[in-house]
Amino acid sequence: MEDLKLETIAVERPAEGVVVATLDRPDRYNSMTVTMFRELEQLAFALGDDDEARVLILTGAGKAFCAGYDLDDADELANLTVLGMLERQEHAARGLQAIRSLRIPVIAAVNGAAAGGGLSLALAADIRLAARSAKFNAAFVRIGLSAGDLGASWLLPRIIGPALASEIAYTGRFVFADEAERIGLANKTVDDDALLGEAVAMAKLICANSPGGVQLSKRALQANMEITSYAAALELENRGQALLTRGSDMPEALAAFKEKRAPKFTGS
Ligand SMILES: CCCCCCCCCCCCC[C@H](O)CC(=O)SCCNC(=O)CCNC(=O)[C@H](O)C(C)(C)COP(=O)(O)OP(=O)(O)OC[C@H]1O[C@@H](n2cnc3c(N)ncnc32)[C@H](O)[C@@H]1OP(=O)(O)O
Repeated sequence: MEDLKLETIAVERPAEGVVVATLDRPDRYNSMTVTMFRELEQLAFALGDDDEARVLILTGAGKAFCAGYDLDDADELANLTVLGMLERQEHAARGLQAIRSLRIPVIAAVNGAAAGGGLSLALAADIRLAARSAKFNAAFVRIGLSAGDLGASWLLPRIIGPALASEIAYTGRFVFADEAERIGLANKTVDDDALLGEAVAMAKLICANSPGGVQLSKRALQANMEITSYAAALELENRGQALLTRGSDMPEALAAFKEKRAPKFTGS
């Protein structure tokens, strides 16, 4: 990760196993550009190769989390053919998919406005913590686009239910932090100045557990949102558990329990 040089995302490691990626275009409310989409993929590839990375925290610099597509770039889209536009959408979607499919848990520390593609990015995280000043907005319909954008139409109804997802997608209204917590769009709402600390504290709790156990739990929870049958879900779970019992972390956890000490997990 050390040689990862990104233009639109700042990467820090505040604690063992914890990586914080901060969208770093505060003057444009961290709005998304072709470069940012590419760098989300680069970040994901680097994390995939880094066994020391156990949790990713995604947040924004300045007042916003992410304001979605950079509307100042919209003019250049007019010159694209339909296939050229499709390529741009697919390129952007690959960036979001790279983050969502990370084997390690992703916590979105939503520090302000998460609008349009910024909402899609927050939804791609496994956990969302919201600052009191956070506001979520499916801005799409206000600028002539659909909420079928960067995974939002698949994730939103699965997170908050189809009726609320429909209301938020069709009205384009804001969901402020308190409502976000009440409807499950945010796991928890905290004071703005406590947000990153809360995210790092949760990340440390996760890092104290077996990395294999956490990562296969994520794989099962995400896969089972797509698997339609209980039997298929059990099959996937059984394979994960069988795999983990062959590793060294489970015997280490059992020994630590008997010896009344903290386990030392290696992820092997
Ligand atoms: C027309 C777009 C077509 C895109 C087609 C597809 C492109 C192909 C590839 C990309 C695929 C990704 C597609 C993406 O997911 C689609 C979207 O994201 S669509 C939604 C785009 N975003 C928005 O519509 C949100 C617009 N912004 C707002 O609603 C508000 O600014 C806010 C984010 C809710 C914050 O509100 P406030 O707190 O009141 O702040 P201000 O409004 O005063 O803004 C402050 C400051 O930030 C600048 N800014 C805000 N949003 C953007 C933005 N999206 N792009 C660029 N700049 C933005 C704003 O201009 C202010 O700057 P200042 O005027 O102070 O210099």
